[in-house]
Amino acid sequence: MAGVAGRLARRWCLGALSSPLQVARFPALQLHLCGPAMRGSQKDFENAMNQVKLLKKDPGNEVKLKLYALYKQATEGPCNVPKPGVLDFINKAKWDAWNALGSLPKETARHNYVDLVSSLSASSESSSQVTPAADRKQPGSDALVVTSQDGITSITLNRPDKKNALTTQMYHDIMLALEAASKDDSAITVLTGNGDYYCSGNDLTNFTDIPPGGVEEKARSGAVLLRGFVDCFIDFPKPLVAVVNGPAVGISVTILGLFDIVYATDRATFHTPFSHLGQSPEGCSSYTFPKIMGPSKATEMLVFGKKLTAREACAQGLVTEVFPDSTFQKEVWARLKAYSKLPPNAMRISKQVIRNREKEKLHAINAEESSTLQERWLSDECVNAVLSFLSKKAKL
Ligand SMILES: CCCCC/C=C/C(=O)SCCNC(=O)CCNC(=O)[C@H](O)C(C)(C)COP(=O)(O)OP(=O)(O)OC[C@H]1O[C@@H](n2cnc3c(N)ncnc32)[C@H](O)[C@@H]1OP(=O)(O)O
Repeated sequence: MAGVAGRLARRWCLGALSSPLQVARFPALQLHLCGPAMRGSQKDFENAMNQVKLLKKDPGNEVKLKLYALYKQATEGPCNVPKPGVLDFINKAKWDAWNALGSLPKETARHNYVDLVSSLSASSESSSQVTPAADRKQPGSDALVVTSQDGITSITLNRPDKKNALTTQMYHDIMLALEAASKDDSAITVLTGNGDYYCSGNDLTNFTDIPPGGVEEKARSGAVLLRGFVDCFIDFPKPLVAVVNGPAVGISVTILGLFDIVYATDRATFHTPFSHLGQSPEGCSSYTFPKIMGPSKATEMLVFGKKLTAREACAQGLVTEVFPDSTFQKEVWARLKAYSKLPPNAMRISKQVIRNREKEKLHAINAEESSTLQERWLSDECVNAVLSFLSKKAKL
């Protein structure tokens, strides 16, 4: 085991070094949809900033610079930093835009920022089924966006360029978001993804971040994280809905067995390639999947890694209903909006009546699956599969 562990530590670190650098972003330039009645209070401003994360249409550099300048003016006042050199094109363009606002008061800049985001959202082709939960503490990174409207709290995975793969930070942020959603005044909570994927499962680069305690420590903390993460889904007290906007892989599939409703676009697929990865099932799927679809269909998915289409997953009971991709968002949100008007306490209590019967069992299964995975992560089979992905040799 020590040999494998040493090799893992060495090679995982190499994997980390070979992964491409993240492209630098300006958070204030990220845009997204917004309700029509934007104003200029500090709260509206924060709302607008939070909402700039999901817009599908790029507004172009000129508008981005305008937003950047207004953001800086609203938060820091008139431009007060030295002008960048002529060859530093990007920073110079940003500086010029900010400096051009002269002594515009902070409050006016805030108003203008909010108005601009509002006008962009109006022209956005995105549907505005959600607005940010302004009172809620937003997660520590842009990779998760939490919004609340019409009695629905939505937790959106927002790493479309990485197919919404789950980083360690995202696991923590999802747990925090679920904790907040369990206490807010929404009736229903939704998990969904931004972009063409719902989620590609665990971010395999999580394995490259080896702590001083080595790979055993890494596996141990991974199992603790996994267990805590899945516990949050087991215990979540309100109706929990997965809006599966595209393909789903790994843990994003297994935890579907803990959701109350799963709506999927017909473009979605459901893939749990655990054997290919030298891993074993989690998310209580070793219990929920056989229960939902029968043991042999569950084995095809969890042991042999059979990928299901949305329609197959629906026929097997994992998915509640499949919608054509062209009308998916419209139909699903209309349906959820109607459900969210039902008496919330009745819905919560009914869910708990259903769930309580299973809770103890689910927690025990989660503990067992997590400790099995802890061992699997140290196996040669798993190490080689992860290395293979990191070196871009393998694709599922
Ligand atoms: C602590 C809790 C642990 C819980 C245990 C969980 C277990 C699991 O979830 S197991 C499943 C893990 N997931 C995978 O093995 C999927 C790996 N990804 C792929 O096979 C493919 O990326 C794909 C099939 C999901 C999509 O293929 P394709 O459409 O060709 O897109 P790209 O491969 O080019 O992906 C774009 C970009 O995103 C990166 N990426 C995608 N998925 C992951 C991932 N799971 N982990 C890390 N990175 C991922 C991919 O590497 C590309 O990055 P760049 O090359 O830098 O653009």
